[in-house]
Amino acid sequence: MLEIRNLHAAYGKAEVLNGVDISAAPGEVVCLIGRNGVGKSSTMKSIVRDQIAVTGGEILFEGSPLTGLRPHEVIRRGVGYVPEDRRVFASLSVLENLRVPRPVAAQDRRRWSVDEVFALFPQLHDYRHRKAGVMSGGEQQMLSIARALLTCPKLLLLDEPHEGLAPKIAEEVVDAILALKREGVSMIVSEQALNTIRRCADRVHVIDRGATVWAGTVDGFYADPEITRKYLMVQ
Ligand SMILES: Nc1ncnc2c1ncn2[C@@H]1O[C@H](COP(=O)(O)OP(=O)(O)OP(=O)(O)O)[C@@H](O)[C@H]1O
Repeated sequence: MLEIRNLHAAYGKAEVLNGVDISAAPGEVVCLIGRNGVGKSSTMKSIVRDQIAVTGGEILFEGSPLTGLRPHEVIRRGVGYVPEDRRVFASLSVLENLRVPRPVAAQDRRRWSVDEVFALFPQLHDYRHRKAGVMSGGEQQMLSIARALLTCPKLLLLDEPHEGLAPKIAEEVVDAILALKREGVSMIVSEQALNTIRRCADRVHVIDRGATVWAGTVDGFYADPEITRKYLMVQ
């Protein structure tokens, strides 16, 4: 479904990715992990062409390169994106935010209606007339995921979905990820919480200093504590 090979990318002249390799198969949840600042968000931004320039390597989605596409074109191909900063429209209500994505014409994918995303996140239904700007971080996160689902993604990119959330709300986001997994949505999740990885992930890619340094199954990841010590602990 997604194949990234030897990705290089830069903000202006500053190269921040220098050899990222990632693969995700249909239905899989792949977690990207690594310390702060190693390039997880930049990898996701490279996929959707958000702010960053891809300077080398390949990103293939369903066998076709995403080269030269603009962000909305990548999204129309079937890549949903929930950025770290969520980007809800603060002055619009929940319902108005959910009406922003344009209907998708493609027949070959699972479609999501507003009612279905409300079933996944009942709180959003309760707050449907509330302005997004006054909602909590967790509610805004749910809204951002819900809005991305309405683009009917085949692959959903979730960038640190638990960042800054209270533990109980973070659990609800994990539950939502698991519900989406049951629906067959493929996901790449940038994640720091090891217990979330244990609950959700099929495979793990570890990033360090702009490159993939380890990739394997969740079981393989937990079987080798050296990976955590070397690439995740603060040194
Ligand atoms: N808009 C930007 N302009 C210039 N440099 C940036 C920009 N965004 C990120 N960087 C730099 O790129 C590098 C990778 O950052 P990135 O946000 O991808 O890391 P991350 O692994 O997602 O970490 P975090 O968990 O802190 O978000 C860092 O050195 C960061 O300072």
